[in-house]
Amino acid sequence: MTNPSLKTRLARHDIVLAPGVYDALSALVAERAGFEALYLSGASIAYTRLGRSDVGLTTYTEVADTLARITERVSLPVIVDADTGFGNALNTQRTVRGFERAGAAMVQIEDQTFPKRCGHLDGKAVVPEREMVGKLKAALDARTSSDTLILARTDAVAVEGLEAALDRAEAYLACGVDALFVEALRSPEQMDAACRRFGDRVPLLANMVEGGKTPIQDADALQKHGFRIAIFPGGTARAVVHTLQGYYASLHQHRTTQPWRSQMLDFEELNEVIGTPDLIRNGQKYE
Ligand SMILES: C[C@](O)(C(=O)O)[C@H](CC(=O)O)C(=O)O
Repeated sequence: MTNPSLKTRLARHDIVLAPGVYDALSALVAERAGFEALYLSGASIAYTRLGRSDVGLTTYTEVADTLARITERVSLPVIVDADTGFGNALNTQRTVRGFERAGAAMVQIEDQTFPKRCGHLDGKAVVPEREMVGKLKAALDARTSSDTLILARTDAVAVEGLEAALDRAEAYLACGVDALFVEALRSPEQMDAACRRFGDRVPLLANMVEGGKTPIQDADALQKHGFRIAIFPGGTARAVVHTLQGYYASLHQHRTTQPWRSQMLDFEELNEVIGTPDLIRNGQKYE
């Protein structure tokens, strides 16, 4: 089965729901659940690979490597979190080129200062609008195909207020970016204001962080506001940690996995998920 490019898919106005992924296995499981696109979450790479918070510790190389492993294994379009571009306009160009080579369908660049922090943490700062416009122009010039979409994110709501953030988004749109992300909108009214201003002109992304600043709504409700992309980026890691807490506590207590068996896959079932039978058959062709 071939998937439409994200660009083609976004031309339809019904919302694209993209779960957070952070490695090839989570991407594979998400693909099998039936999603149309995936969101490679910088926060989730920090959580899972570093056991750390989303405060700008992850590097370009770590994200590019993770992306390449994901796109080797799944065919869904991947929206990739490039944080601040990992530096200035020239770093952003290297980031866009590298992520494009690694198979990104959309690259997200935000206007925070470096080191950035999760959009739902307090104490953020943003670079001047002019500097971000330069980065976005650099990103657009760096891509080799217009099918590699550039998503501009502003974190200015928390720093400069809603109106200033929407004005920034306007300036970013004027650069020719393909989609907008106004981070950490605080109420349904703010979500409506963003959608009223941009919803008819460009795909607008809604970011659902459980316990974060934006009220959580389901994808249908977000579509009614006027959003065209919904991401649930960190929910995956939070669900995995919850499962691991229960699993490890059970194994520690019972000294065997038996009481947990109904909540886990067995050897065969995991092999089926990761495609072991196909892989073995493929190998046999060359014996
Ligand atoms: C979208 C985001 O940039 C991410 O890294 O996934 C984060 C989400 C999170 O921290 O859960 C964000 O800054 O909103």
